[in-house]
Amino acid sequence: MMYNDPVALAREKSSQAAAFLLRHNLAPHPVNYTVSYEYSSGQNAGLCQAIEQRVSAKLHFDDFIMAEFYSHWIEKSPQQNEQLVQRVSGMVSRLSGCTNQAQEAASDYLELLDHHLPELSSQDPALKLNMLQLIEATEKIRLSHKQLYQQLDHASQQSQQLRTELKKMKQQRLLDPLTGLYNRLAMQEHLELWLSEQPERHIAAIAVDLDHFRQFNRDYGDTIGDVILSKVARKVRSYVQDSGLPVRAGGEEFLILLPDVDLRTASEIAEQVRKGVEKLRFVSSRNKKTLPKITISLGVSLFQAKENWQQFLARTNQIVQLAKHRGRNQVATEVMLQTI
Ligand SMILES: Nc1nc2c(ncn2[C@@H]2O[C@H](COP(=O)(O)OP(=O)(O)OP(=O)(O)O)[C@@H](O)[C@H]2O)c(=O)[nH]1
Repeated sequence: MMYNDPVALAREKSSQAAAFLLRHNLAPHPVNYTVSYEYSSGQNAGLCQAIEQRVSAKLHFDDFIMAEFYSHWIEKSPQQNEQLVQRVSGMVSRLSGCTNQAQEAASDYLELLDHHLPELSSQDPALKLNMLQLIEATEKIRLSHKQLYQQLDHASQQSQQLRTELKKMKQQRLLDPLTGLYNRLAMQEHLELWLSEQPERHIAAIAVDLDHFRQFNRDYGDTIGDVILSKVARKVRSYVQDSGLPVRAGGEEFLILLPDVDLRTASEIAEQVRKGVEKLRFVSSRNKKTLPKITISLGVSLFQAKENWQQFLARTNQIVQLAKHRGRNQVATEVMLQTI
């Protein structure tokens, strides 16, 4: 992503990007804006194709899909960044090694000169002068080696810092900023990893969807809605710990992926999550009034070898809808879907 557009062209693309955001009811924040500007530029073939496919399939655009487009088609991949940092640090340490050697060689040489100078100077005063000049020149070389070494040391510290920042960026890239849960990209990566390690592996998914959240937002506002979302997310995560992956799969939808867990165990965990959220009590920090109880509907399914992860998630969402139709605040499983 590198733009050197003249002002007139940049203005045109910018208004196209803004029109795209308006058409799809997207907030003009940096990620959405960058994706639509890049799309308007028409140079990122993969991104353009992905967006056009979505438009022609009449699929909805939201912040999540825009963030996915951004990380897939625009952001430099962390692997690429990592390779770059590794190459730079390798080069810095190789150069440091060479500089060390050169500095040692210059010192040895100076010592040798110091050692033999008395013998040589006693025989020939002209030679002594030449030798002194030689020593002076060698001292200068030694000093410049020392400076170079200091600079390389500094560069090596910087590349270490860069590596730490990259590690942090890599982690953030996989997290949802509001709730701290994993995002869809992390979910995709984990699923692919688990299945590549062991294609027959049991993977259970529990989809979680807040009930009547639109009404809650209407009554109490989006800011309080955000706080509630992150509290519910924290509760959901507390039932997963290290054994699974808690994900924010959409606006008010969470997903728990559990490797090596069967349907029955996953359903029991889902029921515990449901009860845990139901017991949460919320108090408005503004007027100290108790806010209404929040409930969730959950859908539990097992990954099937014949489906891809999108189909798996779509099926899991269908099961959540079943829980909604049955009256909300309950757990539905894939077995119930088969008996309809
Ligand atoms: N505050 C807040 N609200 C969000 C966020 N993401 C999605 N929402 C809201 O969640 C609501 C979801 O509404 P619906 O899909 O109609 O579902 P619902 O009202 O919960 O109804 P049921 O799912 O049928 O029980 C919408 O009003 C969204 O605006 C968010 O990040 N913060």
